[in-house]
Amino acid sequence: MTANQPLLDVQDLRVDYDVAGAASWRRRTLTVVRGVSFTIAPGETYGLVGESGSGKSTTGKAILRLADVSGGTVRYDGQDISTMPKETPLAYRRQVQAVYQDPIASLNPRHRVGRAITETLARHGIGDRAERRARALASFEQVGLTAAHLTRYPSEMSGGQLQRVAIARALVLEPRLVVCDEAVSALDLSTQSQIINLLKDLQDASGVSYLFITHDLGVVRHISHRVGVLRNGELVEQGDTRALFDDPQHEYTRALLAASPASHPAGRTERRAARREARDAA
Ligand SMILES: Nc1ncnc2c1ncn2[C@@H]1O[C@H](COP(=O)(O)OP(=O)(O)OP(=O)(O)O)[C@@H](O)[C@H]1O
Repeated sequence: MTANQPLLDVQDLRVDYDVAGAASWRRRTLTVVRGVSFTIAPGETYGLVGESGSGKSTTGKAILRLADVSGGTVRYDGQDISTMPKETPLAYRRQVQAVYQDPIASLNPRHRVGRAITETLARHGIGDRAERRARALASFEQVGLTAAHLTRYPSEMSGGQLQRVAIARALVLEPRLVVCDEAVSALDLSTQSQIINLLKDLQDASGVSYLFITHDLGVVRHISHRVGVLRNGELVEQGDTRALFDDPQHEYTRALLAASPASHPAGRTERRAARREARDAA
């Protein structure tokens, strides 16, 4: 990678889904992301915001190679992810990890949570049993958990603790990019800020980059260096977080900001009116 090369370079991304038409035998193509371009530098957090259905998760999925890139390019470390050689995906998966909203969905309820970490390491052929156990413990300590948590079952942990397990599992592979898709959305406010601070500390320590997908402008404001605003699959505005929040250029961004409790001191009635305005602007 050259000095100024972004870690991730998304250019003119389009993602189409093939969906059933009105008559069930007829398929039609639905374009849910179009013309999306942004970059993420090493050690940077890029926040992707927008209302439900705007295409945030689909953009994340395309980057994770979980949705096909229908048009444009996604380059990771200079390499087009659509034309990677066959053996690359496992290496790519190791470097580009994901943390989702619901950690319990990806944990086996019958397995102790430490096993989720050792199995991830085994899948990537890392270490022997003893080393995997040592790494699992180190990763738990990194996210503020202890050795005692390794032997707990998912049902014995709180939402915040489970999200720490998910973060430990993503980071134990020492990825360079983590796609965080609504990673703090299910947590109460104080746990949210603990997890956000944890993610920031981990970034300071390791230089990992984040694509932080959320509908919550308050969250994105706290964690992102830069922000992009998606509406109906298109990026309507992007820029440095402070500039975007202080001086939004696009009417839709202004309406979104006005509708957000975190950036709007007004009461519930005014916020509801602002949300209506945002919907109308869409
Ligand atoms: N597998 C799929 N097949 C067909 N359409 C899909 C599929 N996944 C998502 N969509 C549609 O694509 C659009 C964008 O969805 P996406 O999940 O990316 O939005 P989002 O901004 O992440 O919303 P949310 O916050 O509600 O998850 C929506 O209209 C959705 O219904």
